[in-house]
Amino acid sequence: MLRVTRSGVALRWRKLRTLLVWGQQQKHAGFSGLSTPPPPAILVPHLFQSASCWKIDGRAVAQDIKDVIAKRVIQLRDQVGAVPGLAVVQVGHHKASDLYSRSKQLACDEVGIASFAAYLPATTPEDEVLELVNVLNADDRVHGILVQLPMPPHIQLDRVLRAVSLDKDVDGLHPINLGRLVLRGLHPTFIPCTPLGCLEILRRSRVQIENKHAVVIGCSNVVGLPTALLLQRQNATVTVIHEHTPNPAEATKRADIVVSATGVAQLVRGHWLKKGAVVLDVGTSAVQDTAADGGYRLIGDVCFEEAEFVASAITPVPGGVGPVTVAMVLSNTLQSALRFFGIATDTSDNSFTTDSHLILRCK
Ligand SMILES: NC(=O)C1=CN([C@@H]2O[C@H](COP(=O)(O)OP(=O)(O)OC[C@H]3O[C@@H](n4cnc5c(N)ncnc54)[C@H](OP(=O)(O)O)[C@@H]3O)[C@@H](O)[C@H]2O)C=CC1
Ligand SMILES: Nc1nc(=O)c2c([nH]1)NC[C@@H]1CN(c3ccc(C(=O)N[C@@H](CCC(=O)O)C(=O)O)cc3)C=[N+]21
Repeated sequence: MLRVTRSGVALRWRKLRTLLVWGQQQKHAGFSGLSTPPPPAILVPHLFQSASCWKIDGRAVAQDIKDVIAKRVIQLRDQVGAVPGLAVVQVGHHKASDLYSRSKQLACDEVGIASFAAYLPATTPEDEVLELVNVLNADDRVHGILVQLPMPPHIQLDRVLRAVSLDKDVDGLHPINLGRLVLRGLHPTFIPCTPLGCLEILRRSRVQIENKHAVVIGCSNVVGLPTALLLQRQNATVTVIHEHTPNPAEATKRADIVVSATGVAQLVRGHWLKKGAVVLDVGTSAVQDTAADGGYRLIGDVCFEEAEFVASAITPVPGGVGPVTVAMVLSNTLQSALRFFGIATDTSDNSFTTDSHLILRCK
C-alpha cells in the first residue's frame, strides 16, 4: 500500500489529497542582497600554480541564489497570496535520493517554498505511482514535481516521466523537455537541475566555455547527457566518456573542463587532468566512516588531494555541485509558479534567479 510520511508518521495514500504537507514557511529577515564577489578569471595560464587551486564554494553560490529566490517568494506571496510548491516522489530507498530529498526539504523551508514529499515503498505498483503523479498534476498548490531516480526495476521510467505535467517538470526529464534540449533551435521548458547548476557554477566562476574542450564522464539522463548537451550549446567541443570508454585518461588529459558524474569514488586521478583544468565533481558516494556523523561520509568521483595540485579550480564533495543542484530545483519551481500565476510567461524574466536560464535561450 502506498504511504506518505508526514513528520515520521506513515499515512495511507488515499488521504493524500487532504494530507499534502507543506513545509513551514520561513520567517524572512535580514537578507543581505549582496552577492559573493566574482572570483578572478581562470583558464589564464599565469594564474595556474599548484598551490593556488581554487576550491569553488558551492554552498556560497547556492546561498546567493536562495537569497534572491526567498525575496521573490515573498513578493509573490504579497502579489497573489500564494507561494510556489514543490512535490517530491521517491519510490524505495537509495542513498543519493535520500540525501537529495533531505536537502530539498531544508532548502524549501529556507526560501519559503512549500514542500511535499511522498516516500513510497519499493514494491509500490507502477499504476499507483502514476496515480499519485496525476494527483500532483491536478493540485494547484504544486508547481514543480520531481520524481527521484533511480526507480525500482518493475516501474517503466518512460511512463512515469511522461506522466509529469510538462508545466511542472522542474527536473526537465520529461521526454519532450529532454528532446527539446537535444534538438537544435528548440528550448526546453525546464533544464535538468544538476547540469543547470554546473553551468551556473562555470558562469559565476567566469570560466570560459566557448571554444574550450570539455569532457563529461558519465552519460546518464539526469546528469551526464544533458550536461554534455548544455556545454555543446555553449560552443564547447564536448567528449562524453562512459563505462566502456577505453583509456578515459587520454581524453580527460586534453580537457579544459572536466565534469565527472559516475558515482565511482575517486575515479579521476591527478594524472588524468591537464594542468589548469577546471573540474566539476558531481559524483557523490557515501563511504563508511565510523568516526563521522551517521557512520558515513561523502566523497566524489575525483581524487581531490591529487587533483588540487593540477587543476586551477575544483568543486569539492560535499559542498560543491550538490547545493547548487538544490538551488536550481528551487529556481525552476519559482519560475514554474511565476508562469502559473501569469507573472512570467517565459524565461525572459530571469531577474529572480540565474543568468543561465537566459543564456541558454540564446542558442
Ligand atoms: N551532486 C549532485 O547534484 C548530484 C550528484 N549525483 C551523483 O552523481 C553520480 C552519478 O549519478 P547518475 O548520473 O544519476 O548515475 P548513473 O548510474 O545513472 O550513471 C552513471 C554514469 O557513469 C558511467 N560510468 C560508470 N562507471 C564508469 C567508469 N568506471 N568510467 C567511466 N564512466 C563510468 C556510466 O556509464 P554507462 O552509461 O556506460 O553505464 C553512466 O553513464 C552519483 O554518485 C550520484 O549520486 C547525481 C545527481 C546530482
Ligand atoms: N530525478 C532525479 N534528479 C536528480 O537530480 C537526482 C535524482 N533524481 N536522484 C538522486 C540524485 C542525487 N542528487 C543529489 C543532489 C544534491 C545532493 C546534495 O545536496 N549533496 C550535498 C550533501 C548533502 C548532505 O550532506 O546531506 C553536497 O554535495 O554538499 C546530493 C545528491 C540528485 N539526484
